Amino acid sequence: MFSGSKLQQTWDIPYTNGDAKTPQQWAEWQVLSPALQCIDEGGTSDEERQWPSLWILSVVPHQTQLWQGYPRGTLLQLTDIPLPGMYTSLGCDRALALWAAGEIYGWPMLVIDGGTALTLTGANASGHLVGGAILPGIALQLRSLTQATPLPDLQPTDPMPPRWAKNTADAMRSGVLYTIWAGLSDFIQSWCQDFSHSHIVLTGGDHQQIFQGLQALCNSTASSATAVLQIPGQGYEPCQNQLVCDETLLFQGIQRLRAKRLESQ
Ligand SMILES: Nc1ncnc2c1ncn2[C@@H]1O[C@H](COP(=O)(O)OP(=O)(O)O)[C@@H](O)[C@H]1O
Ligand SMILES: CC(C)(COP(=O)(O)O)[C@@H](O)C(=O)NCCC(=O)O
Repeated sequence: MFSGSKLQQTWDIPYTNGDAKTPQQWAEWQVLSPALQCIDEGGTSDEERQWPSLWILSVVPHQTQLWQGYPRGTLLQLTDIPLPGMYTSLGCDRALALWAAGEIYGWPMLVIDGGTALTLTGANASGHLVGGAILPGIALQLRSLTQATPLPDLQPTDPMPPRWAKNTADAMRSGVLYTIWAGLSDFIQSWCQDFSHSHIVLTGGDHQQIFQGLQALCNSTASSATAVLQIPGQGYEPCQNQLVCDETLLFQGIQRLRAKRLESQ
């Protein structure tokens, strides 16, 4: 939720299966979004009410369809994002996070988004998309074990399991987390070889867990991963100097696109 251009608050909404019907009234929209529950825009009827404007960015088709029915909604699409070199099926969340990160922190830029899917998306010094990678996110990897084997459903817990675990839950977490951290270290090393002055921004629901893991790899002097996270050609800078966590990237991106759109009207 923004007040003017200032981001006030963000919420996560529960995952839905696409069964929700497009609401007809304000009270029904409020049920769908905690952001709208906080707002009383005056007026007693839907006709008198000043509906807050809503800027929509979605990669989930049934959510896009649902929120397009909101009376003061503006749908943002891939073509609205001024990131050169995009391919047509690129996720608009990846494009916007990368563009926003580059605009805020500078180019070259690599964004690692730890969400349902874990994505890496990079652009060069001219802000031109270089490319990226997509893999299942942390929760999705753990869930796939539960769904495809007799392994248990895990409860949220300490993010740093022992690597050599002696119980099933920690063994599952260890396998998923240490493999993700090692894989990301490898991607980061490769990126830094090509773009040695690049910033790297972590975002998405799992950004803290990813950050902690990468930091632990860096700090562990016994780990061969220490070297891979250092910046080639720049001596032995610790990797965390280059890593920034920013959980509001997408919202800042939406705000910037909105400002551009309003300027051009
Ligand atoms: N209440 C929650 N519901 C779902 N995921 C959560 C929750 N709290 C933390 N997470 C973590 O956030 C990740 C999802 O990140 P998020 O950025 O919300 O995903 P996306 O926007 O890609 O759906 C999951 O991998 C999970 O580990
Ligand atoms: C990979 C994604 C599903 C990520 O989604 P998320 O984890 O944010 O839910 C999304 O960026 C997407 O639909 N991408 C399209 C394919 C591509 O980017 O190449």
